[in-house]
Amino acid sequence: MSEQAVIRAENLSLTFQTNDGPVHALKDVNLEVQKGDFVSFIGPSGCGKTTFLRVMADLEQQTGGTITVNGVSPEEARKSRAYGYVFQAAGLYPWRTIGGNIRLPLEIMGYEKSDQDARVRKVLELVELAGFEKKFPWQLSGGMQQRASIARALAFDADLLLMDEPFGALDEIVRDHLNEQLLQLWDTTHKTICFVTHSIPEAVYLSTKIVVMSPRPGRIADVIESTLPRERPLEIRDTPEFIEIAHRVRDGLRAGHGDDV
Ligand SMILES: Nc1ncnc2c1ncn2[C@@H]1O[C@H](COP(=O)(O)OP(=O)(O)OP(=O)(O)O)[C@@H](O)[C@H]1O
Repeated sequence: MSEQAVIRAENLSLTFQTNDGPVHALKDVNLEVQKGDFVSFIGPSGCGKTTFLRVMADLEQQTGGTITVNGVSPEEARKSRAYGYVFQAAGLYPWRTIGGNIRLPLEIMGYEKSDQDARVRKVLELVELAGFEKKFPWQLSGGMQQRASIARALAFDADLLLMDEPFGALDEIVRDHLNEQLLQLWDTTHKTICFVTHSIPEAVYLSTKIVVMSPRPGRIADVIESTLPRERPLEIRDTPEFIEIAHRVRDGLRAGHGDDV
């Protein structure tokens, strides 16, 4: 295993103790994510995708095995602001403007006011929301709100972005557009991205590496290294190479889940 891994999980397990008995959310998961990777996690509902991301973010603690983020524990990584986290719902505070929402973590972290202003401006440009700083969340479309929440996660310049199904609730056209924008952003900022999705095309379009997970207990069924070029117009989805990778993901999902995918 290489020294520079951003995420390194070894025999990672997490069992939740519930009133109905133990739930094995993750079992013996081994994975390395390298700097600059765009890794998608795909698998049926309940296979542990969110749990895995939450362990990386120090929002859950594993019950077995080890995990490091930038070579240190998730707790140390969180304290050194190693990652930005984007949730399923945009989660913007309705009483704060878009700028105010992006500014909030910077205020909590004690950034200087002038630094806050510069960072808010920069990330709004990155997600193509320049000029929307003074609007309130309800004045923006769902896609724009999700972009604002990505801007918030980018504001303190973490090298790692953890994204939990950020575009799941959006219609397909908006989602296509945001996928394109996210790829451009990844390309220009050289971030490492861990991205949870239910969509095979989304996983194949975005990723350098696709992690196929299977449930009960949550395990990794397959890890697919993408052979697609870094430059990816949306039309790439019609190419034989893309379709072949999508087939392999589907096969991995089937193998891990019997017939009910
Ligand atoms: N806090 C918790 N307490 C008990 N069980 C939990 C808890 N969080 C998750 N689980 C269980 O762990 C398993 C994995 O859940 P997780 O949310 O990680 O799955 P997922 O793959 O992200 O699902 P989805 O695609 O539906 O979001 C599920 O069986 C879930 O019910």
